[in-house]
Formats: sequence, structure tokens, C-alpha cells
Amino acid sequence: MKNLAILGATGSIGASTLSVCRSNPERYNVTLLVASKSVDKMLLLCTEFNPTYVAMSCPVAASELANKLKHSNCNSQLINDEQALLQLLQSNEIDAVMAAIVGGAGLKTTLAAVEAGKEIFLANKESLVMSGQLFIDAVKKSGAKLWPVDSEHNAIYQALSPALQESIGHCDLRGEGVSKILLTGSGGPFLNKSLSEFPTITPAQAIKHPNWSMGQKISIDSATMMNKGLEYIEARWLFNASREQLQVIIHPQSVIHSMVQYIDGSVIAQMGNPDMRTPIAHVMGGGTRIESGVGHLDFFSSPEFSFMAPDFERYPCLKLAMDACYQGQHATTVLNAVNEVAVDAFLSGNIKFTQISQLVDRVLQQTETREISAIEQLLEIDTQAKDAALNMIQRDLLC
Ligand SMILES: NC(=O)C1=CN([C@@H]2O[C@H](COP(=O)(O)OP(=O)(O)OC[C@H]3O[C@@H](n4cnc5c(N)ncnc54)[C@H](OP(=O)(O)O)[C@@H]3O)[C@@H](O)[C@H]2O)C=CC1
Ligand SMILES: CC(=O)[C@@H](O)[C@H](O)COP(=O)(O)O
Ligand SMILES: [Mn+2]
Repeated sequence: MKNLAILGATGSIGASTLSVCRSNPERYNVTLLVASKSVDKMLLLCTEFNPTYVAMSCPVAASELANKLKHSNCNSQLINDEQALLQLLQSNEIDAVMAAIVGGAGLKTTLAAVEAGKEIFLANKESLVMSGQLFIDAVKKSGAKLWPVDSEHNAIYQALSPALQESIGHCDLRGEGVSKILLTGSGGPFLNKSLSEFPTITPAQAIKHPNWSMGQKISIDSATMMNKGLEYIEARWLFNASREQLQVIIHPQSVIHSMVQYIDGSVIAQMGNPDMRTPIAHVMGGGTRIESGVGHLDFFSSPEFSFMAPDFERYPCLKLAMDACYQGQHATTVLNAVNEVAVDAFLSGNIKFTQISQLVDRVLQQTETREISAIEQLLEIDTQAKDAALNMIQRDLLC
């Protein structure tokens, strides 16, 4: 029985993780649940799982939850400050951590767990996009076991040889006969929409992913294909892949979750219904197969598979992310930070869909190259980039 912390417990990945816990009660003890503002959802989870500890990053939500917990049958202890949360994550009360906070807000907690050598189930791709080399170095130093949860990276992991699975972050792809990682993406809801209609795309249209049910931010990222850009950077770090070893392929059906191509011509793909409980069960089972609650693929009623190359005119965010990947960690941190501001602004009706990429591009263009050697530098770059982006929105500097 492992003690599990779920960071982002009230979100989409949090819900899928808890569903896998329900299907496998003998494997995990839900010890710590962390979220931000969703008090009522958290109260329900506390009532069901009775975690030893619970934390809400928003102080108002934390005190509201404290009050409600007093009148409940659950005796979870509320962790009230960030430092205490980081210490708990690093303590021997926690064995495994599902890192599923959305955005750069997940960086500190995820890294704290990495530094303490925990078993890490990584959904929070933004933390790896921001901290890249520092993250991978911390994994190596602490001996943390890093499991990719993101459906594509989990698929790639499953298609790799045991030697490569054991060397996440330091894979010798060529040495093990891998010629390319083929990262698949659906293309989102606007794959076939006329480009002339893009400026009038609404949040309600953009949030409707054709295949996956996910949180708001990642759904918008899928629509711009910034999600695939972030995943490209994520794959670069997880699998130590060079530019020549990474290719993005649009596969609108989201049945193949990604593939690995070998030098002998073989291509190994992982397939399944688009349901995150499959990769989550894979990592929570430690690579062995456990119940996920996901049904089998029905090959006779599945649509035909199709594949195409991404068009950067339709998906400028993908190109920006692929370029930032080779500019360095300052660039990937700015890309991620500005994208977070832009997605928020789009969801609030303050900018157009087409202005998401414009904003990211503008702030990246005014970013100076910087060598990164500490997380504090990344956090400073993150704040500066967000300020610059907000400033551009307020001054109405976008076309
Ligand atoms: N959803 C999916 O299918 C997939 C998601 N991912 C990645 O997983 C991560 C989570 O995505 P998803 O579950 O969709 O997102 P959701 O928006 O559904 O959930 C986000 C979670 O993060 C919590 N949260 C937000 N800010 C903070 C904070 N500052 N401190 C603590 N908790 C916080 C939210 O709490 P609250 O509810 O209280 O606001 C919520 O529990 C993202 O990085 C995403 O890219 C990767 C692959 C697939
Ligand atoms: C489920 C998952 O891993 C998401 O990242 C998903 O891949 C999003 O779909 P897109 O392929 O449209 O980005
Ligand atoms: Mn994904």
C-alpha cells in the first residue's frame, strides 16, 4: 500500500486518478489532496476518501473548507501554508505524487516531490516545459521515479524498450534503435474550419475538444495546438530527443496516442479509447496492468484512421513552441507564461482566439537570451513575462 498525494485533486486528472484509486483500493492510500478554490468538490472528496491531509492554495477557500470540515464526518488535517505543504510532500508520509495542478502553479510542489526522490506521476507538463534540464537533473540526483502520465508520453513510454524506460531523461534513443518519436495530436476542434473564421472563434467553441474531456486550459491549448507544442518540449526532455528524433503528426481520431519508429522500419503504437484513466492506471500499476474502468476499443465501429502534417498557418502556437524548445529554458518559460495569460484573457473575452499566438510571439520577441541555473530565475522570468503580456493586453497593443 503506497501513500498517495494528489496535487490538483478537484480537476479532470484528479477525478480520473481518484477513479483508478476506487478501482484498486488495495494499492493506494489517499493521504493528501491539494487544490485551489473548489471547496465543495474538495469537501466531497474528503468525505469519501478521508485523506490524512488536505490543502487549498487559496486562503479564502482554505478557511471555508476548514469550517465545513468541522461539521463533517472527516478528520483531515488542513495544511495552511505553502512551506508546510512542501515539507509534507518531502516527508516519509508520502510515497507517490500525482502532479496534476494546471500550469506553472504546479512547479514548486512537483519539484519538491522530485527533489525528495518520490515516485512522480507527471501530468503537469508545464512544470517540465519551464524547468527542463533542472527538472531532469533533480530526478537524477534524487533517484525519483518519473512516470509520464500525459497520454502521448505514456504511449511513447509503453512503446520503448525496458532499457529506455529505465533511463527517462537520459535515453539513448539511437543506441536502442529508435529513429523517431511520432507525437500524435488531434488538431483540436478547428482542424477543418476556414482560417477566415478564426478571429471570431468563441471560448465555448474552442473548449469543445472533439475527443477528450479535459480542463479548460488544456482544452484551449489543444485548439491552438499549443498543447502539442508543450508536449513537444515535454518529449524532448523526457526522452532526451533531438530535433531530428521528434515529429508531430495530426491524427484526428485520437485512437493512436503516439508511436515510436525504429531503424528497422517497425513502428510501435499505443492505442485505446481517449480516456485518461488508461495512462493513469498504467503508471499507478507501476507498469503492470491494473483495472482502469476504461472499455475496450471497438475496431468494427471505429472511424477510419487518418494522418496529416500540421499546418503552421493554422497552428502558429505549435511553431512558436517548437522554436522555443531550441532557444532555451528562458524561451520555454516565457512561452508557457504568456500562453497562460493569453488563455485566461481569451476565456474572459478580453482577447480574440487569434491574439493568443500574437501575444506569445510578441513577448518572446522582446525576450533576451539568459542562461538558467536556478528555479528562482525561472520564477522571475515567469512573472516578468506575465506582466509584459498583461501590459500588452491592457494597452490594447495587439492587432
Ligand atoms: N485533463 C487531461 O485529460 C490532461 C491533463 N494534463 C495536464 O494535467 C494538468 C491538469 O489538467 P486538468 O486536470 O485538465 O486541469 P483542471 O483545470 O481540470 O484542474 C486543475 C486542478 O489544479 C488545481 N489548481 C489550480 N491552481 C492551483 C494552485 N495554485 N494550487 C493548487 N491547486 C491548483 C485546481 O483546483 P481548483 O479546482 O480548486 O481550482 C484543480 O484541482 C495540466 O497540466 C494539464 O496540461 C495532461 C494530459 C491530459
Ligand atoms: C489527453 C491528453 O493527453 C491531451 O493532452 C490530449 O492529447 C489533447 O488532445 P490534442 O491531441 O488535441 O492536443
Ligand atoms: Mn496529451
